[in-house]
Amino acid sequence: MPAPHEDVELDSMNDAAAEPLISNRRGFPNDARDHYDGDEEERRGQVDESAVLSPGLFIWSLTICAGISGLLFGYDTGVISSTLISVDTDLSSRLLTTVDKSLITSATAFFALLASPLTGVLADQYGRKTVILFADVLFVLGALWQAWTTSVGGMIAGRSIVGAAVGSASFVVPLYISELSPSPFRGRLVVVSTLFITAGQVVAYSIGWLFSERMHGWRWMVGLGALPAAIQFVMLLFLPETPRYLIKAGRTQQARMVLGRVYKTGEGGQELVNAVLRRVEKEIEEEEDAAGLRATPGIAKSGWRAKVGRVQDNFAQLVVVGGNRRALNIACMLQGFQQLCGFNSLMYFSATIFRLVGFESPTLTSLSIAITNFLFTLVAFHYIDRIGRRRILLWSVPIMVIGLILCAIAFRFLDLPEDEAASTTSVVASNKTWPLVILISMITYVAGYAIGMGNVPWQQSELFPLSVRSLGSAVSTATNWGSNTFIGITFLPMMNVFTPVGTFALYAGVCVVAWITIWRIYPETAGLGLEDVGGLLRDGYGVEDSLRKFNERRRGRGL
Ligand SMILES: O[C@H]1[C@H](O)[C@@H](O)[C@H](O)[C@@H](O)[C@H]1O
Repeated sequence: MPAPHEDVELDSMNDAAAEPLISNRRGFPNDARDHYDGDEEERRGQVDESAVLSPGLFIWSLTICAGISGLLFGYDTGVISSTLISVDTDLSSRLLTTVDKSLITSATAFFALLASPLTGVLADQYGRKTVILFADVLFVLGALWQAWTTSVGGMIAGRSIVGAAVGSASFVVPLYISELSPSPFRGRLVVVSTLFITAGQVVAYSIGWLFSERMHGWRWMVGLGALPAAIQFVMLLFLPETPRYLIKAGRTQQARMVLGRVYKTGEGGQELVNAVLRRVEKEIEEEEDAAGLRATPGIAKSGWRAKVGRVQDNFAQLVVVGGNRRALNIACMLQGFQQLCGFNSLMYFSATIFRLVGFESPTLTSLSIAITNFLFTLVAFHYIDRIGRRRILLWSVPIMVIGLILCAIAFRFLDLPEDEAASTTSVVASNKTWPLVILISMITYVAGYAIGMGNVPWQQSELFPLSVRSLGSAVSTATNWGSNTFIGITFLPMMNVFTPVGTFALYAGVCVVAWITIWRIYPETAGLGLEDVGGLLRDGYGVEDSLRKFNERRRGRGL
């Protein structure tokens, strides 16, 4: 065992007077090092967290509280379809035109796209929790604004504010959870945030269905989003920042306290705290060496020029450093495919499709899509850490392809009106079988999506090293929202130009390309410490290496 250095007494260290990270790294008390069982792992730069048997109450409370943002994300994106059909002449004293509807719908995704990279920078400067709090303020403001507005322009503005909130929350919440979780449970805890998103969509569809017949009921629908945001704001005031951010900002003593609460379950908690602290600090030191930087901690307190410089450095590091660039490629690829596979066209337009093929209650039928999405995300929750991110995707994407091809075939046999996509007239189906096949195939597709594509891309933050984690996650989140906007805008025209058969076949083709790309470049990261993923991507995509290590870890855990 290497000799410990006792030159820094951590317990008496105060945050403001924190030493440069390089010396903190060595400053662990003798006894902690003497008792740490994972010497071998540590020498190899890894931390063995297998003694942590469950996430513990502290982590669950943090995850659920942070997950409320997911609920708002799902609710605010899901509620719009029923809002649009119940607004009537309440806005600008006229019926909504098609342009109004498109602007109201796409404003959210577009502002989410703009907000995510900006708040990515903020999360590095001011902390992950600060960004969640900021998003809550926007959620409340946007919800109340929409509920009180009397004009179409006002509604677009309200949807834009909500979009900025959704964009910020969608990248920072998985990041927050991921930086707090012990590695054996990181995958499933991040899936909790997707569970909240899908639950939010179910609630939105149900509330939309309940309120849509009431006079001005839509004002309640959009206004209700303020409540969970206000509750989350208050709860979050009592919750901590992530230890990784705290270490990076030079607040090591606070980080130690948070880690102490994270690892107090299981044996050897204190030893693990020390090991994780050392590992994070070592990572920061290595990254700064590699980038030719030696920044002192406490970045949040330096002047604005230094901050701008730091942001520029981060962007450069993200693109120039090979491992970071590969992480960015994988994260953007997954986020892009999550949207380009066409799922949200069902989320936004399933009622239109079901009406087109002749279902009597299209809104109720589309609720089945949202419920399937939620239920199968539970499957992901159960399996993601056991069978791994890569394998769950490689198994579930073919289910999506089967669903989409079946759907295309069923449309082939339906007798739709000439201008089917634009038309609001429903088909009087001579035969009830094909609409039912469409429903079943869509449910199959959504089930496959929810098990893999719907949640794995949100594991993105684990791909990036700490120095570019926030920025990298934010850029890939922007890819998600960019592709989301694209799908929202192109779906109906595609139904017109390519027919439903061509549209669903095209989405199937996108899924096939996604499968091949995942198979080629996505390594298995399940169970790896956050600080160890970088090693995998340093000289290539590390797929084979990652699979070998994953199988070793599984055997070690008796899975
Ligand atoms: O992970 C979520 C989830 O799958 C939602 O159901 C979907 O609407 C979102 O676009 C996606 O990001």
